[in-house]
Amino acid sequence: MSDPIITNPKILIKDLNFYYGKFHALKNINLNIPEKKVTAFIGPSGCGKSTLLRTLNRMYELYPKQKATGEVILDGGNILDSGQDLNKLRAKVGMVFQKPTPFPMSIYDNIAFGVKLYENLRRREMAERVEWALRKAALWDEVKDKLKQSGNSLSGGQQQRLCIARAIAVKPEVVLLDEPASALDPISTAHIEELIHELKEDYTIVIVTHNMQQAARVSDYTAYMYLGELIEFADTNMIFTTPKMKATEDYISGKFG
Ligand SMILES: Nc1ncnc2c1ncn2[C@@H]1O[C@H](COP(=O)(O)OP(=O)(O)OP(=O)(O)O)[C@@H](O)[C@H]1O
Repeated sequence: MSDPIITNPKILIKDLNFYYGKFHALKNINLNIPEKKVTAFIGPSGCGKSTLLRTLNRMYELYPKQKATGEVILDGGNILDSGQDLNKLRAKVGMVFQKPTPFPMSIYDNIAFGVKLYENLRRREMAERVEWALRKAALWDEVKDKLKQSGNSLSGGQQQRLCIARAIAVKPEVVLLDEPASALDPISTAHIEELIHELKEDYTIVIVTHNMQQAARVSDYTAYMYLGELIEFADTNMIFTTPKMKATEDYISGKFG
């Protein structure tokens, strides 16, 4: 595995193994995620991309019989430690899923709901936070006159931007995106990609994508995975032009996968 020199890692993954019951889904993963960059996880279906992403905010805890060993160090602490405060962790490491999942409430409340879990803001401060998050997610102009309408009344692409706004409203440091554009049309996809580009000024972003062109367009670093192993991790340009591993080359050239 080639390993680019990451001088400013935000997350250090050391000897990470993950099990679904007896199934060994991640095998000895070592990887440093750079701060305020976009890192993409690519690889064929079932290789462990989403599993790896979900270890970064312990989303797997929602399912029984799942176990991670090793270390995932964020700001000096191992997030896999049993004493970890999961609410705090998820405020720091936000997540957006493949399918837009607005809460069944107004656009405004979709954003305010998460913020209220962590902060006690006055009404005006909350209104400012909601506007800030919607502007960051490039959605404000489209929804500013209908904040009381249901989040479900928006188009799929708008709903996904609402979910991104909801994730960033709590001011996380890391944003995990699990195939955020795969359910969207090309124009909405382009919007999300532009947004990812802007968000990396402030956030560390990790994205799982099936779409290699998308990985090439949006990411700075790319990790290629296969059967639970990290095969190669490098600068995105290198992965797509001069991969070191034959397996990576076969995958990105479409010979396999
Ligand atoms: N809840 C689960 N219980 C048991 N096995 C699981 C579970 N979720 C995933 N797996 C298995 O773990 C492996 C990795 O799955 P994962 O979803 O991380 O892959 P992926 O690379 O994200 O795939 P895809 O691109 O198809 O979403 C697969 O073999 C999958 O079948």
